[in-house]
Amino acid sequence: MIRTRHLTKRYGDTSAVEDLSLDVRPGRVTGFLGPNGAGKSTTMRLILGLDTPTAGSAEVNGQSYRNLPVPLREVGALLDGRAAHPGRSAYHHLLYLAQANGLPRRRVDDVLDEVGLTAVARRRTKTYSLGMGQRLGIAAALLGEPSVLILDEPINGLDTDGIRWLRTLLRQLAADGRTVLLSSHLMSEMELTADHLVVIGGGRLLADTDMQSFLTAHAHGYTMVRAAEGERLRDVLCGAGGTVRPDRRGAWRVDGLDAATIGELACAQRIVLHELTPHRDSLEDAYARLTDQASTFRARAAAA
Ligand SMILES: Nc1ncnc2c1ncn2[C@@H]1O[C@H](COP(=O)(O)OP(=O)(O)OP(=O)(O)O)[C@@H](O)[C@H]1O
Repeated sequence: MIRTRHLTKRYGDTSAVEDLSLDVRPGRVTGFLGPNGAGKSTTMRLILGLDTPTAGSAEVNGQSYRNLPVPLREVGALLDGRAAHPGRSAYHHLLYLAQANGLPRRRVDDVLDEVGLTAVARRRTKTYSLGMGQRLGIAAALLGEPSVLILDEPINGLDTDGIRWLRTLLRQLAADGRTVLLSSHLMSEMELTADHLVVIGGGRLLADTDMQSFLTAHAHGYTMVRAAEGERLRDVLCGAGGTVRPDRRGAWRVDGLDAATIGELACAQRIVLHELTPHRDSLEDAYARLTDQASTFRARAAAA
């Protein structure tokens, strides 16, 4: 469990994190979203005791990070995939971490195996690709079998297999009852991985809600429809109050009328439908709508 209360960090005139109060709970993957510069990395660094808050507090399992007796056993973190010494092998990097934290040597082999780096474990990390570096960072985070994981952009550089592997791993870690806080700009992946979302903008909390509620609140529904008599159908739907726009494939995108109503209107006018598909905006669309609203609000507030 991660808890922040009124967490605030200012760098001179820049407010990186402002009055942020969060409970990041175990048993689920919490996606941490926000535009560039929103304050995600700063929040993670404050939780990990790598920076000191200007005000407020951050705790992991009821204690500030700096008071945890063996931090790696409580919190595993990936903040920078290039954190390992370039001249050291992955094996020795992990062995050093294990010994410094009183962890058994076998954990090094276990995590290397888990992240798929066993075959290249003796190579110097400077020869690693970005994706291999990310896998090593994830191995280091898992080393102490912590109950809390904090991962800043872990998907960067992973190939398709790597992305699927990480998604499965994170969902499994959450199912085991761990707390997983994950930041990413890849919305499609976040939609598949996270159960819960925390969205920040300008250092402030914009949303803290489960994925389904977030989508219900911010994702719009619409219907794609195609008919033999496309123009006539468009006129009927517009007449019934729908907003109808053509899409690239020659279908109509209809907002304001649901699929059942469209089907009934077409039937009443004896128009044959070739397609009638309800859609919902993606997380990316919903997130864009929320952050647009927030920046418009901020711009208006600044102008007032
Ligand atoms: N050490 C620092 N000194 C001065 N300003 C900083 C420092 N670290 C962060 N900032 C500023 O704080 C704000 C928040 O930055 P942060 O890196 O936390 O955002 P982020 O949400 O992680 O962004 P991104 O998605 O680009 O990684 C930015 O305006 C950034 O320039």
